[in-house]
Amino acid sequence: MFSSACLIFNPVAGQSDSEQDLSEIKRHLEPHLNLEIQFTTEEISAQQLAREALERNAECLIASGGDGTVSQVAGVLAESDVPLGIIARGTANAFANALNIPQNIEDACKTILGGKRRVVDLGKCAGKTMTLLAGVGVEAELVEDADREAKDRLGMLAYFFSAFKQLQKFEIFQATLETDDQIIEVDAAAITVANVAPASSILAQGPAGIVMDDGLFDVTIIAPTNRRSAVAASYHLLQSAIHEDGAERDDIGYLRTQRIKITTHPPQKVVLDGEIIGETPIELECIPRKLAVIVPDKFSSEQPQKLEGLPGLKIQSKSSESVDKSQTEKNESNIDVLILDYRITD
Ligand SMILES: Nc1ncnc2c1ncn2[C@@H]1O[C@H](COP(=O)(O)OP(=O)(O)OP(=O)(O)O)[C@@H](O)[C@H]1O
Repeated sequence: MFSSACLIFNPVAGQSDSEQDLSEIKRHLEPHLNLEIQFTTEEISAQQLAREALERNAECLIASGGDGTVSQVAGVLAESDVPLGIIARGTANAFANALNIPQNIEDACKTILGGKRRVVDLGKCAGKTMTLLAGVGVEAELVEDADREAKDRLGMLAYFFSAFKQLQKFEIFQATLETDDQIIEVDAAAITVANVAPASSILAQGPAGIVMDDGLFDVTIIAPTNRRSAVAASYHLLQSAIHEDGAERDDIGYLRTQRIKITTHPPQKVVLDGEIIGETPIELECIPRKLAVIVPDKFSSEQPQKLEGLPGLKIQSKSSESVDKSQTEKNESNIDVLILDYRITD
């Protein structure tokens, strides 16, 4: 465990009140940690602040902002053993979501204080570090469309509206995917190379259950033939993500690889961790187990479950007697038993 940490705070991330967020963070962390606070500005990036903190021998860096801030700090930490804590305050918070890091400040702070580490892979692309995913085609259009003003106004909905708009104009391009052992030519509308991706990154869900510490990217190719099949493919991917089954449609393909080069005709925009970085061709390499992230104690593939409040609820644990929900209403201590049972049956 560490006794000090450097908080790298983006005051303009997301839609919440940043002053209030910061005072809440301080309230939860300062009694336990010697906390140094650094603010990003338009000129001073999270990356620069992270480098300087490492030079001062910081024990832990806490990134607080959107995926952009987290990604920049992660890129710097990849060269060290210093762990990354995350207090997500952006719109999508995809990295935190994928790692089950709580979205509310109090629980995110508790997670950091818990200090449990999980080592994950990172990607390299055009000299940049990739924490989440790279998208060619629709994914890139999505990010460009969900601009700052729309994100401020609509939050997460900005991405959905943008996705809907983009699906209306799916454009097919010719793509060549070169891995260590294959050259694949295909007509596609979207190609996503994922290192880490939550279920909400729909276009990355071809293989479903993206593995973040196997040293391999999960690549999804979507090649719908018309608008209707584009919508059906997206829905199928959402189902794949929920059920953690690989996609089973002819217009969706997927593979795993450590290295990939993607060339397209015509050239397509490329988005890396939420930022447009240029056009194809791109080359990506997965660097195994490069970053230590502080995750919740219970990080696992456990499925989230919420049953409390359902009428007539009865839960039978396979390892103990059944618990009748009606009893729990009379005796609050039974709620602990109920919750314990969830864990046992999982
Ligand atoms: N003080 C600041 N003033 C203006 N821009 C800033 C400031 N600090 C950081 N930025 C910019 O914020 C961007 C990173 O934002 P980040 O991804 O953390 O949050 P977000 O955009 O709200 O999140 P999301 O992408 O989930 O919506 C970078 O482009 C960075 O230049």
